[in-house]
Amino acid sequence: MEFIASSINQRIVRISAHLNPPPNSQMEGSCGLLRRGNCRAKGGSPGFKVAILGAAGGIGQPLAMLMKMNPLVSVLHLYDVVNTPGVTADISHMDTGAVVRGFLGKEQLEDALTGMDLVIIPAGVPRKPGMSRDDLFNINAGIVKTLCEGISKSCPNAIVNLISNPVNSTVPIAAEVFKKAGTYDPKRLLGVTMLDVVRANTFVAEVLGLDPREVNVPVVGGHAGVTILPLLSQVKPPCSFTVEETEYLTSRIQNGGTEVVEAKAGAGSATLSMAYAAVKFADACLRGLRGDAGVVECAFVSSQVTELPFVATKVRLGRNGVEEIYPLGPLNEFERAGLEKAKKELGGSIEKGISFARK
Ligand SMILES: NC(=O)C1=CN([C@@H]2O[C@H](COP(=O)(O)OP(=O)(O)OC[C@H]3O[C@@H](n4cnc5c(N)ncnc54)[C@H](O)[C@@H]3O)[C@@H](O)[C@H]2O)C=CC1
Ligand SMILES: O=C([O-])CC(=O)C(=O)O
Repeated sequence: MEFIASSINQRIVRISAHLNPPPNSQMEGSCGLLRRGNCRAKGGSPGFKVAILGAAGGIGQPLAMLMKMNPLVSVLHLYDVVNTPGVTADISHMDTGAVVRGFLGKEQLEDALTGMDLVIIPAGVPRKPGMSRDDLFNINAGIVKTLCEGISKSCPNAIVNLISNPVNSTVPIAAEVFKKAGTYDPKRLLGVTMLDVVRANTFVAEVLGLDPREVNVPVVGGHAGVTILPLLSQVKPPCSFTVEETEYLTSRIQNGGTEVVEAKAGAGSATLSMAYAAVKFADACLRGLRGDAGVVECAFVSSQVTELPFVATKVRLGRNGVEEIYPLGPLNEFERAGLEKAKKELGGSIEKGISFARK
């Protein structure tokens, strides 16, 4: 009788702990809260520790779900300023290897970050119709700054995947924060431009009548409007496009984000395709960390490929993050003109981020 009563008691404690975590305590999914009761061993598999900052948001939630499914992840920390108890309880019921823990509010940021190998940041406000990504600067710059200060303090060696817009400015902000803290390693800071590649692969495959999984389009420059520069002359498998196709594809890829913002009509920007792209990119970073050879993706990184301090290009990912940065390769006339336009806008956005962080 006693055993049954105490077991029921523990279950009640467990459920109320999920719904109502005591202040300053982290929520733990999988086995964590059961350890005192009827769980024999802590779950989890060998692998990497990953934190998502902004995990309760439109990108954060599907990203958390997909990362929980990634066999390279052993521990998944979900941090946000709202709603992480619910998201953590929900995701933690998935019968995959990663142990999930939730963290709520700034006072739990340090615990969320300690020991992490990879930190993915989709925290911040999204666009509404009529806005540019740069219109998000005033709110998102401060959010990114605070989160990066936390990273400097608690996991200075982690790889950082920065999703929050405007990426062309938030990555320079992050770099300045890390420099100020003395923890900056340009190999470990990557702006996520994978969605541009994902879109480019999809739209090019549509035009060519191919399976998008067989298509690879390098997209360089940055992540906003004309700074997004698809290199259609370097598509794999090798192919050619008419002038009309080139103009249509370039414009659709550059405006892919706006296409979604307008279709969502005020309810936000790309979240599901972004979560997919973020996981594709995070998985590449983790495979690099594991030591896999030949992991090459496009990302917005500190670079000497152009005269600008940051640019998106193909990079090889390895045990230290960005191991090699590839040159842009041969560009045709259309792409050369596009690059000049891209650099003009990109330079201003980078400068804006740097000045904000140095203030
Ligand atoms: N790099 C890229 O290709 C893309 C970037 N984005 C950007 O990603 C960001 C997030 O977009 P959504 O998830 O749709 O927005 P959302 O508003 O649905 O979610 C953002 C989450 O961030 C959280 N947050 C706000 N301040 C925070 C803080 N200080 N610390 C931790 N979390 C905080 C919010 O509580 C919310 O849960 C936006 O800036 C958006 O523009 C969106 C799509 C593609
Ligand atoms: O367009 C936006 O605001 C979100 C974004 O960066 C994208 O979908 O590429």
